[in-house]
Amino acid sequence: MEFGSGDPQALMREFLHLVGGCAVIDGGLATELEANGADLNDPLWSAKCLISSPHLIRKVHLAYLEAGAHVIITSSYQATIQGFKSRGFSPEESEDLLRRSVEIAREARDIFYNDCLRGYGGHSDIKKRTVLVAASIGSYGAYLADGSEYSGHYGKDVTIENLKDFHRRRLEVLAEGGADLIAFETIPNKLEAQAYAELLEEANIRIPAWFSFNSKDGVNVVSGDSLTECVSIADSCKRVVAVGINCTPPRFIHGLILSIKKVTKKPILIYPNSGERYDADKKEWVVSTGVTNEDFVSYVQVWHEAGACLIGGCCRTTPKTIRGISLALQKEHAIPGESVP
Ligand SMILES: C[S+](C)CC[C@H](N)C(=O)O
Ligand SMILES: N[C@@H](CCS)C(=O)O
Ligand SMILES: [Zn+2]
Repeated sequence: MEFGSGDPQALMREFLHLVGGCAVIDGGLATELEANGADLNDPLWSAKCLISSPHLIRKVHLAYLEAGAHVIITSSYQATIQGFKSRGFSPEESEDLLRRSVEIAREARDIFYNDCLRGYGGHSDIKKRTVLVAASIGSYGAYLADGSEYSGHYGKDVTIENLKDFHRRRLEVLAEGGADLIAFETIPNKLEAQAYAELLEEANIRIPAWFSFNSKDGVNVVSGDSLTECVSIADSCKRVVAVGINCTPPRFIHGLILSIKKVTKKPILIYPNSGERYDADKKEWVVSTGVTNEDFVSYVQVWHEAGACLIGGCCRTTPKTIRGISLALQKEHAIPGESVP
């Protein structure tokens, strides 16, 4: 489907219809790169792999497609022109790396489509599955590389204009690079949501976008700003086709969906993390603080019934999680007596 033209809201509705009502988003990219051997103890975090190991990025995208994802999110979360500059890359080279993040995801999609058509990997029964490539834009806090996307406190000196200047060129490059939509992810505060909304208008971005906030109390976004005020910003922005929550513990998701529903009729997306805690100094996850994969997947039906229609996973979720989500949603739609593959 041509997701980049026409009425963005109608296109999202058509996409959701095509996938049977609820789309599967992929799982954690950075943490799965680590599971595949990448060392992300670096200010660029996952964006380091764009320089050193693009083949791993393609491999992880492909694993999520094979697990059932309808949306794959690019490796540009912490890829910024400013971050690459501090590593000695020119503006042109940095923009090429951003474009490369979209190309790698598209390559994985092409490989997956070809495998489907040839019947490899047990995909012979599914026609070409509709897959969207969402270009990730992580927050200014992600670029700071100190876990600030979990505090949302940028200090009084950071203004909306600073944030718009910070994000403008990256947004333009990703939007023109062949992605189907922009995924503004892990948005920690209202100021950054406002900056994104203004940029989408002013920079005349032609592809749709989603806004995804994170929360650490199940009530507000991580900075303490009101979730409903943040969601209202997304609701008023005509290029925004879905709004929701990511990188937030599963136990908070149900309540957050109910709050979001009160202020928007746009499709609600959720892709929680595993519930584990991130140690930003060590750039490591504190293990054994999260939920099991089985528990995570057992929530899927509740989240869907509460109103989420794009569901996936964020940090520390894996292709196994996404396979579980995909199967749980297929079971919901199965006609009694029919078997689910
Ligand atoms: C969502 S957090 C785990 C991303 C990584 C963080 N920006 C850092 O660089 O430590
Ligand atoms: N899309 C990013 C989000 C980090 S919070 C990732 O999965 O690595
Ligand atoms: Zn995350």
